[in-house]
Amino acid sequence: MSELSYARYGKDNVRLYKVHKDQETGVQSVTEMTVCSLLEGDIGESYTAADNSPIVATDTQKQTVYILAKQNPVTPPELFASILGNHFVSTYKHIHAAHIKITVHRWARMTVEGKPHPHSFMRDGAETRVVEAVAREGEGISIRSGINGLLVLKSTGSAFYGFHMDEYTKLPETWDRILSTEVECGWHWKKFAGLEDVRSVVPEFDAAWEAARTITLETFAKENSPSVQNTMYKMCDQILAAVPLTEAIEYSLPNKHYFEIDLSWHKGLKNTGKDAEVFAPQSDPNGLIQCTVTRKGKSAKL
Ligand SMILES: O=c1[nH]c(=O)c2[nH]c(=O)[nH]c2[nH]1
Repeated sequence: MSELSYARYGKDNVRLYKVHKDQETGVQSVTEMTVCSLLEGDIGESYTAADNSPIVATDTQKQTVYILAKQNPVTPPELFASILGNHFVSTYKHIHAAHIKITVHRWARMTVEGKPHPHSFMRDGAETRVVEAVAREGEGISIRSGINGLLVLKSTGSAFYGFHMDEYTKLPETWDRILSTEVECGWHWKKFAGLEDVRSVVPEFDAAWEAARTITLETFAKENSPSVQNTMYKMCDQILAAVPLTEAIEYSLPNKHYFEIDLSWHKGLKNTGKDAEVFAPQSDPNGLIQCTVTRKGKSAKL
């Protein structure tokens, strides 16, 4: 009558902190991350026939995260996610795929009395670095890296005009507006043949993250933006050029609106157009603009 058509299970929200203590200098470095591990394979009977024998317990998956974090580097997160995924598919014959998601939280080294402090850090923003790796038996490792939660705003240098107009259009054209968004950016790497293939390009992962972050911030700041759509496309184009091992770049950008407030009712106060200084930030609704950009000739069409 019924049949199991999809099954995947594991541990989510495994929080992990690792410290590296440089014995010579006394300088310590820290990494804090949240891991999600989900396994697929010949596990159907555990759902349909109450046979728990194929279940690698979610607690076992959590312990594995801790043990492999002790035995291996946890940075870059692309490598650690691949180590975890590879472990699950190579250790258990009946597990054929492992989906590992890692969210890295920021701990920026404090500057104290003008010098980098050896063991004190601060959370300098809600921005996270994210990695999703899928290790599939016999098929290698796919990795998507990204940046989430990077909140940015520019107070000018953004316009939006020339858009389609009809009897439903109320929005006026503007040549000078506030632009604010919370960046969600991702980049898909070429498929890796296996863990050794991932290891062979380890320096590329931090370099790609640096490049994507710098391109995002500098394009946002420097460009006179004609629209969110065009600005994000230019970001994608530059990341593809800067990181040759990527195959696709994607952005998801909310357009966080700031509305002018007409205060002319109060003694003729001028606060619109070129006189606008006090605005009302809107929590909702927001625009939401998304795209994926691939190398020419290799695209999944819109
Ligand atoms: O950059 C923008 N893109 C849009 O699609 C859009 N729509 C809208 O109302 N404002 C904006 N701004």
